[in-house]
Amino acid sequence: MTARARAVVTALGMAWRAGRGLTIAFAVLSTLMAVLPVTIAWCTKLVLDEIAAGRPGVGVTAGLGAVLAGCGVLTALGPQIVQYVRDESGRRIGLAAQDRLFRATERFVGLARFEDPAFHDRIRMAQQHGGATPGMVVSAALGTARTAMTGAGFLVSLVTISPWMAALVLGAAVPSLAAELWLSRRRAAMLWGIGPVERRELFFGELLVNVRAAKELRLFGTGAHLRGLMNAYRRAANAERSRTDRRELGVQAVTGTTAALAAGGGLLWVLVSAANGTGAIGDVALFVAAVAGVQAAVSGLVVELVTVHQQVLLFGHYLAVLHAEPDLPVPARPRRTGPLRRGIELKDVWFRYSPGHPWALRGLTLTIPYGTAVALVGRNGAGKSTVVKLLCRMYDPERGSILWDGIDLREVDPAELRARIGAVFQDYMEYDMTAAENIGLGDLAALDDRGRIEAAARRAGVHGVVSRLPRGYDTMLSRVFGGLVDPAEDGPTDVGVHLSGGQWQRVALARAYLRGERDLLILDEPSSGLDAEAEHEIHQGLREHRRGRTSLLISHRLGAVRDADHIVVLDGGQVAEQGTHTELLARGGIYARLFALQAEGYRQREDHTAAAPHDRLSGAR
Ligand SMILES: Nc1ncnc2c1ncn2[C@@H]1O[C@H](COP(=O)(O)OP(=O)(O)OP(=O)(O)O)[C@@H](O)[C@H]1O
Repeated sequence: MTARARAVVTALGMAWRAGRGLTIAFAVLSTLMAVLPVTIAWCTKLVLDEIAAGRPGVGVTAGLGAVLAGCGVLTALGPQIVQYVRDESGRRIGLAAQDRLFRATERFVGLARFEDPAFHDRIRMAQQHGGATPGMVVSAALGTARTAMTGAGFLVSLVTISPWMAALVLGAAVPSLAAELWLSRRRAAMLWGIGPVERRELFFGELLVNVRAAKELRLFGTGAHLRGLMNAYRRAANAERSRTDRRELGVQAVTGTTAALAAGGGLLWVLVSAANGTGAIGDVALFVAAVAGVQAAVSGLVVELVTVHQQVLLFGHYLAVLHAEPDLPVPARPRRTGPLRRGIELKDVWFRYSPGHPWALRGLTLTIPYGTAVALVGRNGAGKSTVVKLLCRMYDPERGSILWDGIDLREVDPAELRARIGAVFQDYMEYDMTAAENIGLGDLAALDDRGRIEAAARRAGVHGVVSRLPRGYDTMLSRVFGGLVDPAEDGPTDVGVHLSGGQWQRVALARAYLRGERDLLILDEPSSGLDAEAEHEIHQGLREHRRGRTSLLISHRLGAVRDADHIVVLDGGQVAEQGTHTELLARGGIYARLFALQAEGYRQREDHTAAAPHDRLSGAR
C-alpha cells in the first residue's frame, strides 16, 4: 500500500472509531441525496412530455407531482440534516485526533524535539489538519460516491438523447481533473512552505497581548515595531497564498471555459432539434438538467478528489508526528533503578544541545554520594542547569555516562527515573490554574488531597498567602483566565490573582515538596526571587528537608550553599574545583574570590546602606 493509501485508510479508520452510527447515517443520507436530482429531472421530463402530447391523465400527472413535491421537501431538508451529521461526526473525530496527537507527543520523553523549529511547524500542521482530515476524507469519499451516482444518472440520461454529446461533456472534464490535482499538490507544498512564517506571525500576535510581555512592550515602546513584524510575516504569507490563488484562477478559467463551450454547443444542438421536430420538448428540459448535472457532478468530483488529495498530503504531517521515533532511546527492557543507595556519578560527560551548538559540558566528572547535599556553583553559562537536565534524562550525554547506583541512565525508563526525583527548575512553570492545582501538579496522586497540598504549601511558606486569596486554594493564579463557571450557577465569574515573583517561587517549591521523600532533590536557584528574610526561612526549611537525603543545590548566592557537604565549582562545562566551603576558601581559587566579592558587597552595604551589592555570582540575571 502506498503512503497516501495508508493515510486514507487511517483517516477512514479514525472516523469509523469516532462514531459508527454517525458514519452510517451520513452514508445513507448521502445516497438519498444522490438520487434526488435525477429523480426530479426525470419526473419533470415525463410531466412535460405528457402535457406536450396533449394527454395529461390526472392520475399520472398527480402521481408525478406528488413525487416531485416529496423530492422538494427532501431537497430542502436534506442538506441541513447532512450538515448536522457531518459536523457532529467532525467534532468527535476532532477530539479523538487531538487526543491521539498529544498522546503521541508524550512519547517524546526528552526535550530535544521541543527545541526543533521544524517539529513545531509540523505540530502546527498536524493540529490544523489531523482533526479535520478524517472527517473530510469520509465526507469527500461519500461526496464522491454521491456525486458519481448523480453524475452517472445524468450521464445515462444524456446518452439517451445523444451519446456524442455525453462523450463531449465528459471529455471536457478530464483536463480539469488533472489540472486540479496538480494545483492541489502545489497548494499543499505552499502551505508547508509558509508554515514557519505563519508561526512567527502567530508568535508576535500572541506577544502583543501577552500579560508578561505587556510591561516591557509599554516601557520600551516596542508595540508598533512588533506589530510591524507581525504584519510583515502576514504579508509574506499572503503573497504566497495570492500567488497560488492566481495560478488556480488562471487554470480554472481555461478548464471552466472549455466545459461551458461544450455545454453551450450541446444546448444549441438540442434546441435546433426540438425546433425542427426531430427531438421532443421534454428532451430540452432533460438535456439542460443533464448537462448541468453532469458538469456539476464532474466539478463536484474534482472538488471532492482534490480535497481528499490535499488533505491526505497535509495529513502526512499528523501521521509523521504519530509515527515519529522517540527522541531518546528507551530500551525494550529497561533496567530498574531502585531507590538510591550508593549515589550518582557523572563520568567524563560531554554534551552539546545539537551538533551545531558549542559543548555545554566538556568531560564533566563528578559524584553525588547518597545522603549528601552537593552544591553546584559557577558563572552564568557554566553548565549547571544543563547538569540538572541530564540528571533527569531530558537529554543523553553525547559521550561519557551518568550512573545511578552504577546503572547507566540510558538503560532506564525515564518515567521511572523521574518518579524518584523532586525538582524545582530555574525556569519553573507558572500554570494559569488554581493555587491547589499549581501545587497538586507536583504529584497527581495528591491533586485532590487538600491536606497534603496544604502541608506542602506550609513547608514552602506560602500557605498564609494562599489562604488569604479570594477563594483560597481554589483561586485562579492567572489574570488571563477567570475560573470556569458552572453554566447552571449564576453569579460573577472568578477573578484571577497575580502572585509576586517570590510567591510564585514558593508555589514551585511547594510543588516539589508535595512529591515527598524522593531519592534525589534538585533545587536550581530555589530562592532567587525571595527577600532576605524569606530566603533565610526557606533555606532553613531546605536544610531540614535535605538532612540525610541526597540533594543537589544550585545557587548564585554562595551564602546559601556554604553548609553543603560538598561544593563543586563549574567553569566552562568542567569542574574547576571542589571541596567543602572551608576547603575552597583555604584553596584561594575561583570560589574564594567570588565569595570574597559577595561578602565585600554585603560589607559595602553595611558601610553605605544605599549601595547596590554584588550579592550574586553575576549581575546578568
Ligand atoms: N536549550 C538550549 N539550547 C541550546 N543551548 C543551550 C540551551 N540551554 C543552555 N544552553 C547553552 O548551554 C550553556 C550552559 O547553559 P546552562 O543553562 O547549563 O548554564 P548555567 O550554568 O545554568 O547558567 P546560569 O547561571 O546562567 O543559569 C550555555 O552556553 C547556554 O547558552
